[in-house]
Amino acid sequence: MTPHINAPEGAFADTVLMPGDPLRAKYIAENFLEEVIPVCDVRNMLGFTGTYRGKRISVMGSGMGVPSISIYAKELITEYGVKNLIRIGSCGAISDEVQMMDVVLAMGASTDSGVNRSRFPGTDFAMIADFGLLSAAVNAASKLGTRYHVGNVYTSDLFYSPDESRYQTMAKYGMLGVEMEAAGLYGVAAEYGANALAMMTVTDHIIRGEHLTPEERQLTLNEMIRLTLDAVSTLD
Ligand SMILES: O=P(O)(O)O[C@H]1O[C@H](CO)[C@@H](O)[C@H]1O
Ligand SMILES: O=c1cc[nH]c(=O)[nH]1
Repeated sequence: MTPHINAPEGAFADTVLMPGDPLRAKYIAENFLEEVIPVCDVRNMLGFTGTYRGKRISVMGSGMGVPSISIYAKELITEYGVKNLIRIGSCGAISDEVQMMDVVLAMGASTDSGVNRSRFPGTDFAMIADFGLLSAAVNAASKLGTRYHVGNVYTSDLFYSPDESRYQTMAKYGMLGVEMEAAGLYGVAAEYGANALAMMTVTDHIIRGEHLTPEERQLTLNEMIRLTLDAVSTLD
């Protein structure tokens, strides 16, 4: 047990999917996994372990923002021996090439979060995905015919940015979208020796001012969940 996770030793599988919303974790467990066991409910940050195509897999909410996901990811790795952490979230697109409902695979994550500077004073550490998880996700997306993009994302501490002009600069530098956890997850995985990947479905287009309807959100979320589970089922 940890201050934030009330699960016994061995309760989590080697791979944990981490949506921001704990209710999304419950939705995934109830609709996509078999033999499900609830494993965590501290602060209602729900976690479950089940199986997909016979493979043991866990899902647990990360909460919103770098500090929240950093706590859960660190404890999952160091206290429960989790090896692969896969964020499945939503993002706002900034690239003109990215369309609503596309999936963005974060090969790298730039950030304004202070966690980088806390770890590496005076140095900009490149936050990157694990190549094995990334290529498994790309293969699964190709097989399913999902529209996807691989590249750099921006992890912001602020959902409501006081300076929207920065999105134009990010787009110029080829950033695909903005979200709030990927760089935090990659930093923790690098520090504690685990593999991480963040993938986000595009629910908003920040530059174009577009937003998904609730039905479209559900549809695209289901597609990303299936993609992720298919990818995980191919891992050793
Ligand atoms: O849909 P999730 O995974 O929560 O991700 C995005 O949505 C939240 C903001 O609404 C932030 O957590 C952001 O990263
Ligand atoms: O962080 C986020 C997530 C979804 N949509 C946004 O615009 N920003």
